[in-house]
Amino acid sequence: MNVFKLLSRSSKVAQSAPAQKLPSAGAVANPQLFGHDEPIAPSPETKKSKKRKRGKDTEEATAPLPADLDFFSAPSTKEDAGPKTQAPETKRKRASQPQDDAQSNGVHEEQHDESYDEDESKRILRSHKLKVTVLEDFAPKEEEAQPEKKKKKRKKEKKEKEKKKEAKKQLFPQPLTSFAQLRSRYVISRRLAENLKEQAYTLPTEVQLGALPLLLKSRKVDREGHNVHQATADDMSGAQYGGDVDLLSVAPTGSGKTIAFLIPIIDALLSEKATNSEEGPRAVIVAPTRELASQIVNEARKMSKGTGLKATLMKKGMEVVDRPEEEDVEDDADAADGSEEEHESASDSENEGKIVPQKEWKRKRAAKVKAAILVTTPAALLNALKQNDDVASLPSVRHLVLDEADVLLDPLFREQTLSIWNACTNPLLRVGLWSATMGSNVEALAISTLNTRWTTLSSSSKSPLPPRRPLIRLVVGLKDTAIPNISHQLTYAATEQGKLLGLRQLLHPTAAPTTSSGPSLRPPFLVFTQTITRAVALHSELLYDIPPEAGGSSRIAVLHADLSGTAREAIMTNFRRGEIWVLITTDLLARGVDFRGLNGVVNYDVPNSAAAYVHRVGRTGRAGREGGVAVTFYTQEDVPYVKLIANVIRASEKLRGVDESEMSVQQWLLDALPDVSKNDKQVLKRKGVEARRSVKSEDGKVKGRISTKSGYERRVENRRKGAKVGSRKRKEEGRDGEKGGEEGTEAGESEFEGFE
Ligand SMILES: Nc1ncnc2c1ncn2[C@@H]1O[C@H](COP(=O)(O)OP(=O)(O)OP(=O)(O)O)[C@@H](O)[C@H]1O
Repeated sequence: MNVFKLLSRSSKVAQSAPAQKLPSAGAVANPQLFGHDEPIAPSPETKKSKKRKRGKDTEEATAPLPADLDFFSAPSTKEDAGPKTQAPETKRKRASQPQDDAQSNGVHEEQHDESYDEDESKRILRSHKLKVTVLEDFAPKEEEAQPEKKKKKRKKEKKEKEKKKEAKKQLFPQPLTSFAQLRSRYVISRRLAENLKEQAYTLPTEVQLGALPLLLKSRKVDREGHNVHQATADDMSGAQYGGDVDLLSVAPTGSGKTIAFLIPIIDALLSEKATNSEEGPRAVIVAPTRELASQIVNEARKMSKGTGLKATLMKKGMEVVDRPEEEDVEDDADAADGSEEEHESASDSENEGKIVPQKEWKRKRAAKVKAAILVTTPAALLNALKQNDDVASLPSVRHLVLDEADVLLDPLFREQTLSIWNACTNPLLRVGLWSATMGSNVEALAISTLNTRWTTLSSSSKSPLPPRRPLIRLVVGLKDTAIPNISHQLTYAATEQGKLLGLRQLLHPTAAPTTSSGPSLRPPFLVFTQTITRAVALHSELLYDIPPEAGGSSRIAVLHADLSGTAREAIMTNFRRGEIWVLITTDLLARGVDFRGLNGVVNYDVPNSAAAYVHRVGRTGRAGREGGVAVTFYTQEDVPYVKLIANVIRASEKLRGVDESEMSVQQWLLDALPDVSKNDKQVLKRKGVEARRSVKSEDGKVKGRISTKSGYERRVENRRKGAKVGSRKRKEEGRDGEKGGEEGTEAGESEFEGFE
């Protein structure tokens, strides 16, 4: 390792190194992934409103705006000014810049107050690759027993019908092309709008552009007090639902889903005047890991600052329901209000999904959580809800969000997630399922859960239930595809040693691109392994690779679920601060976690599904940032599965418009790779690649080791050591050579054999 190269990232090396944009460098001007060359503002002919003319000569354009509409007019922080003053770097930015400026500065009131006609809405939604569908086929119909031929015909007819129905059920919501429309069209709380403004976001991302109009109710009224966006029952914009929908949203990683679900929740809670809830939380957001949950709490706190609303992270010892038999209750108001005080999380165990049995959980009872927004892992909330064998209900909850819904409804978390969902017994509950990947099984499970829940509620309710709300699906881009703004490298490393060598090469941040297939990877980056054992082993192996002059071992860290909550938090903080350059981890950090300045991701071990690849590599290239690199090493053992990943890479590059000849996965490679059977996919997803599972084989050796030495080298070394021990013993005991050899081998085998 060349220390000086490592230390001088900014000077000499930068001149000799090829120019490479880095996601860690600066703010992003346009967070959108699609439709950059399309004009966002409607053309005058297609606008509905009379006040649509833009230009200097219109009085309204020059008149100062009312304070509440002057949304982005005066950037108060340096960051605010950042993106606007940046030189346009790409064609994409150049194309969108004038608009960005106009919109972000809030120059034209009428531009923010757009209402688009159906054609224009369609055009904008299409250019941003948004598709909105009403999923109203709630109950899957049972197929009656019937002769095979008839059955086939019926199936075909049904499919065609469904296709037609699907086309009919598409919605074209009024796109939200500027955050200012949140005030002008939906009249969201002024404070919430200000908090959003402080984030200095220039434009809504695609998911925000599509989801917010579906989740917010248009409240813009004319002088007579009539809503200006009157909707008919079959309005194609979905305005007739008045924001009262259940939403299943599939949008790329890093596309800003968090604020897309937080804004409507906070706005609804504020308009319900539900800032403080004695009865229990009003909104519950479930996330699969503590890291993600705590990130969401931070976002929620930023968005609700100054509104009186509180958001808290569910921690061990907190109470969310009244308990019949009160054990040493301690009035810990801070904990209940969500202070930063340290508590150990119930989800800090080996497995995030583990439930701590009631008896073992020494309860330090606190007062009931008063925060209106509760963010939790499934286990943490369920532990607090469990009363003996029952799960207490949470009737106060009006909003339930499942972030990373596909993993929360996957077998590992499914039971816990559904228990929480069913515990939310309020008939007005609004559900949001969000993820970058969503299998059709998740959709079906969501629909059946909504149905069962409804049946149970109707049978137990004395008064008639309110009308059932529709389930709407929003898809941004191509479902289950990696974001198009990062570069992929799929590297054949042949063996485990090859991977280690490859990673060491990547650790030289200024090294010229090793292959023609893409740019080099610079710290900070994440390295993913298949298991905790391998993450720990890789960390030990690389610990001294960065010389003391460059910060030494403190620059590399490992983070996994076996560490305590405090240790995990400290590592996350240091990585975010840039003190740690290389973070080795497991799939614990694969989802949701937002590191804005992450330059890349290394899949040291191939991910165990295409979805896992999408999420892992999505830790870089957040909010449309360019320059992120995703390197995936594969060995002989991975060949049977690697097509899954190769397909995702090609789809992502196609989306980016990469030329066939420049694709990182060439067609010949794709053709040469074996197809992956359904069964193999399932096994891979559940257990990972067999050679790397942390299990002892029959001969007592541990598989899945990571070491610089090959198995052959280790064997030779062990034999040599064994021979020495044997010969010593022979000398001592005067025994014959053959027996000594055997003993020697045994002794050698018990020697250190590398990291497991
Ligand atoms: N309109 C916007 N403009 C610029 N940046 C934004 C915008 N909205 C959100 N962001 C930023 O984008 C980043 C990613 O947001 P977020 O974590 O919500 O993504 P996500 O879609 O939930 O990703 P994942 O699927 O990985 O969970 C965050 O740093 C957030 O602050």
